[in-house]
Amino acid sequence: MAREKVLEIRDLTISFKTHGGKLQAVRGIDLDLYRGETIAIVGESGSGKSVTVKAIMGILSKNGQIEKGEINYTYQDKEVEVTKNILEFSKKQMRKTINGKRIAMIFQDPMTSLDPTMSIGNQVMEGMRTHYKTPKKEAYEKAVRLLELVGITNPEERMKSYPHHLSGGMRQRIVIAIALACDPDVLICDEPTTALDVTIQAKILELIKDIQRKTGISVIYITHDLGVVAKVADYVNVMYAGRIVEKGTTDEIFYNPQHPYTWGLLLAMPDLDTKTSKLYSIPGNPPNMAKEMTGDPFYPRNAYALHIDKEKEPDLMKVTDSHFAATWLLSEDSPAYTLPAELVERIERMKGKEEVAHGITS
Ligand SMILES: Nc1ncnc2c1ncn2[C@@H]1O[C@H](COP(=O)(O)OP(=O)(O)OP(=O)(O)O)[C@@H](O)[C@H]1O
Repeated sequence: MAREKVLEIRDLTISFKTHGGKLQAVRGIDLDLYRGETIAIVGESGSGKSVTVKAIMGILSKNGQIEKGEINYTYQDKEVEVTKNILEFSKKQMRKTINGKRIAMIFQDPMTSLDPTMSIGNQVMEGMRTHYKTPKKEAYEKAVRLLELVGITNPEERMKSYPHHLSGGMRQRIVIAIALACDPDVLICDEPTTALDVTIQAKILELIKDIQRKTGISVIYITHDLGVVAKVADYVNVMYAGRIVEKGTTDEIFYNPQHPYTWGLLLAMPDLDTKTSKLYSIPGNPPNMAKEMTGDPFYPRNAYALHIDKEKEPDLMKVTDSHFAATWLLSEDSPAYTLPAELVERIERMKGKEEVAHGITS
């Protein structure tokens, strides 16, 4: 079956006005999301993941400015398929047609997205009532079905409960039900499980996958945790200093990573079989994005840096039709190099255990 593109981001470039001058948060990124598929955006804190998805939702803070780029979204408008650059939409248009309705988002901490003074039922029904003027009875019935879908037992009873009656995992399920209430095409999950304990985390990820199988929704995960990525994503985008430095299928990123930054992220992933008890962390810190940069921003932290890295930032270079990495190591003049031995071992172990989930498209 042909894949249908839902979102196409081109050359997205975002800066912020700050007291220290202009901060270049996102520097010309391209992203594609297809119907029913899951992409992950992964990178350390400050790499530009949240700013990117906030631009998609139209909720950038006031000092933020989209300098360039397009976010082309394909959706059904009165039963006609249209593709629109939603960056041209007004705030009002975004609220009315996109945000929370066709593109919904769930955040890290369910408590911040739930209203403590409002019953669960009213919170799940709210979007349907405001966006679609759904009659009360219909909204109620759909809310009960949604609570069932997200695995809440006794949904009719739960409709009357308040957030503080529920555990963290249950609250996150409610947040997911609220996000799904208007039948969105795209669900953006911002570190949806970081605030939860490990067993609940796995259940929530499984729940989102299950909903995806039932509804055909497309999902964007943003996370710093490659463990989450392995479980859920079809495609991975690795971000560093506001750019995508490597992108590929989940198998390509885990089994054949090309960028030294991706190597670092893989090595820093907790793994029960790692011999040393000390967890690896990438040396140094991400650059200050308010400062002018020359060369590759990863250069000072890169044990594999070449002379050219100091002067010139590499573009994404092709590895396969679906796999690209922005590293001079892929250029014709690159000297021979070998991957860190520990990484080679780890990749072999992952292959042996098939730790990487095979996404719904494979
Ligand atoms: N409102 C703002 N004003 C100024 N700078 C901002 C603002 N919001 C984000 N930034 C900056 O933009 C850059 C990218 O931030 P962003 O929040 O997207 O990173 P992130 O990868 O999502 O990190 P985290 O995982 O911590 O959320 C950072 O340097 C951050 O300080």
